[in-house]
Amino acid sequence: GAKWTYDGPQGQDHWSERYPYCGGALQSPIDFESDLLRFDPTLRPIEVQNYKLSPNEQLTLGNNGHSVQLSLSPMMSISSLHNRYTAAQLHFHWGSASRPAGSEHTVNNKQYAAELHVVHYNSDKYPNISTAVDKSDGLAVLGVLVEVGMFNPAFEHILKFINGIKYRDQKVKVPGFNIRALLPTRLDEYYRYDGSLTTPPCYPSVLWTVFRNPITISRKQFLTLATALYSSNAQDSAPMPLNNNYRKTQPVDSRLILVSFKE
Ligand SMILES: NS(=O)(=O)c1c(F)c(F)c(S(=O)(=O)CCO)c(N[C@H]2CCc3ccccc32)c1F
Ligand SMILES: [Zn+2]
Repeated sequence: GAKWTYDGPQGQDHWSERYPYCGGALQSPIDFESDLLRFDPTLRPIEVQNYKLSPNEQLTLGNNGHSVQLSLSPMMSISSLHNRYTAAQLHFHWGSASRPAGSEHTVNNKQYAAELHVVHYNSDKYPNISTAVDKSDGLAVLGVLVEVGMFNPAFEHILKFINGIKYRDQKVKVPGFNIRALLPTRLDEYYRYDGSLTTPPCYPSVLWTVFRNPITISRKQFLTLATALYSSNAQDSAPMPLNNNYRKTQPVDSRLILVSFKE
């Protein structure tokens, strides 16, 4: 993608100079501060379809210079929202080896080690994600907070290939696996609000669902994610480590943060 970074002269404090929406309303991520939460009894459990991919499916795992992203099957979707949202890709945000705090959303200002985003687009209304990405009802992203703890076997389906995509624009084909295993057990407890892409162009086009319960990965798995990748390409003389790829929390303003759980 275009030249923007998380720190330095092209860093997040300068995004709005080139990408006006980044300085606009409805920005993500945000802090889920207890006093701002409102229980909404109409929020139904999230239902996903076809997340259990066959190992015969080939997915593309890539380093796009901002994150590690995995292309997803167009058979995958969220079926419990007003429109059907079809999966496009998943990617991660993380901290660094010395500071395992890199989630984008925070809970009462607690930042988790990392965060997984599964990006979907409104396939009832738009033919593909590129046409949906700048529409107010265009995207739905599932967010999963990640903390360091028990080893996570599902995460290995991605981590075991990570040394093949160390540098920007490198891609490898990986076998499909059960993407549902990357989500927490309970899909009925989540935060819900209207927000944006957390990277430029920061379009306010995302219906955010962030699950209440984190998943865990082991310290070794976290260190692999936090130390394996570079945002620079292979031939660059000065390799730039890819870490701390999270946007700071943004003003909530007058937005409602809904929760599907009572306490
Ligand atoms: N945190 S987030 O969920 O807001 C989010 C990202 F953080 C992120 F890095 C990306 S990206 O495509 O890897 C790089 C910049 O778009 C996307 N990519 C999305 C947005 C634009 C687009 C177009 C085609 C496929 C995926 C995406 C994204 F939605
Ligand atoms: Zn993201």
